[in-house]
Amino acid sequence: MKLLNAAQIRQWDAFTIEHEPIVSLQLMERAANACTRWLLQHTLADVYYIFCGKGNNGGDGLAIARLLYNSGKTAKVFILESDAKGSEDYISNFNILHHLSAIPIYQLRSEQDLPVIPESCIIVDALFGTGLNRGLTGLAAQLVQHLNNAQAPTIAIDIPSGLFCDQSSRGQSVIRARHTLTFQVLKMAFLIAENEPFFGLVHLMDINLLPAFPDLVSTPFHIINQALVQRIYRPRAAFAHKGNFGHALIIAGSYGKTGAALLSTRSCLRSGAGLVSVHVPEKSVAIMQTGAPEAMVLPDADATTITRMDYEPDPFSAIGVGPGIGTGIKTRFFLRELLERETSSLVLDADALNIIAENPELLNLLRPGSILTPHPKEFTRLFGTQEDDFKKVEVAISKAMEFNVVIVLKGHRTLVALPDGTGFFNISGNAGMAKGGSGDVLTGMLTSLMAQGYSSKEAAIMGVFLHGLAGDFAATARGMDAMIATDIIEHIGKAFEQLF
Ligand SMILES: NC(=O)C1=CN([C@@H]2O[C@H](COP(=O)(O)OP(=O)(O)OC[C@H]3O[C@@H](n4cnc5c(N)ncnc54)[C@H](O)[C@@H]3O)[C@@H](O)[C@H]2O)[C@@H](O)CC1
Ligand SMILES: [K+]
Repeated sequence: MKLLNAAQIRQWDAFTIEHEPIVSLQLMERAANACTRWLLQHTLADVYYIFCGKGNNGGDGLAIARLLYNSGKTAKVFILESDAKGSEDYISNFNILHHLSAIPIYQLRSEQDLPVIPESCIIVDALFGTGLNRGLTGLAAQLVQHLNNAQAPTIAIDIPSGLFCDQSSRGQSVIRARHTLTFQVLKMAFLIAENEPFFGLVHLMDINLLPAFPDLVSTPFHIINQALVQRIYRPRAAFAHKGNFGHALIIAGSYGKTGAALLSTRSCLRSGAGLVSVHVPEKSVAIMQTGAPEAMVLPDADATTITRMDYEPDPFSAIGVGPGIGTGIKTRFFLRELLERETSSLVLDADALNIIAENPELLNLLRPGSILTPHPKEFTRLFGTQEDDFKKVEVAISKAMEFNVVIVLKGHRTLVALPDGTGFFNISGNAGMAKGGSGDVLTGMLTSLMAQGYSSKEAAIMGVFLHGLAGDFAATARGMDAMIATDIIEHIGKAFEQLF
């Protein structure tokens, strides 16, 4: 699914107005109706303090005030005054409301006008929407501060006021909402980690914008959803044999970190590969054979670390390397040797990335189509510190292009950055997965998918989605606090079932 920017969303509104056709005031009414329904269903308050700007976001707020009043609620409207005349639909809604004398309208012209806000009310933030074109200053910034200091919860309409859709809002005055009721589609701002304090829980309000529009525009950004992954997934043929599903090799573990090898191997086994081998330090062999009897074990010559490849890497259709291997000198030599050989598709994670970060010339040895799976700290070690998280997305994509690899930047909204300059955000998964071992599970899954012949792009998109979905099932079964990486593995099967 395409992730549209603010300008494209505005064009989509205009496209719908022209082709449905519908007058824009009616579209605003549709949007206000959807928000009012949500507010009535999900908030128990009787009193709503509605703060409006003079653009269409403010127009939404005025219409919501009227609809809440019509449903028997008390609505008080506060207008952030400015020299602006107000958008056409704002003015229309203002005139309707003006005639309804039962709804008080207060004009905010200076700090003295900022109202005392009762704890028991709901604040509706309709100051600025996707039309924000500069940071908030003066009275607007003071009002945002005032609302953020109030005890009452804030529900933002479309986007928290002061938050930019498509660029960083670092250092700006931004509403901190408990919930955001956003129209039709997710905005990029909701997928970026640094914005987490602002939007709370995001709820999509369907306002029936015409579905034909997104096909007409191009965008580098996409959202990974079930439909996309279903198109990638290839069901197993009934007459298939294990040779049809590749041979995956996991290279992982060191003394005290055999668990990482076990988690990657088990998740690899659970994700469809025909054969799975695992290269571990010699002392880990018994643990692996007991914990993952379906896998074949290749013992290292060294007792406690990965040091040597006493086998040909060629027969493996994909190799996942890194979980728990440490960054010792012998392991570093091993990794260089692996990268220098004509090896098949590689998934590089954890300490493999840390070794590359310490020896950046190794980046030039990466074969096209390899997958790198850094978490934010590993990403920083590899590619330096970025001034904000939007920049991080940009750098991930430019590095994917430069080195012709897929970069999976892990996080709550994992980004799959592709060498063709596009970026795919994953929206499955939950905070229960923020635990040691989750990344090892992903490495195993990606290696398994690559071994089965999925391209690195397909494997990355499908893998992060299934990983998150398995995590969501694990959270339902065990709870976010209690779930562990093994629970994710246990639910990989159920995640695959959603693709049939
Ligand atoms: N176009 C449509 O048909 C629809 C629009 N909708 C609403 O319209 C919103 C977008 O409306 P607009 O494009 O009018 O924009 P906004 O309502 O976000 O406000 C933009 C206005 O504020 C001014 N402004 C921007 N940044 C400012 C700043 N930092 N300080 C002071 N003034 C600033 C702009 O010059 C402009 O006058 C959406 O977020 C959504 O809430 C919805 O009603 C759905 C339908
Ligand atoms: K808003």
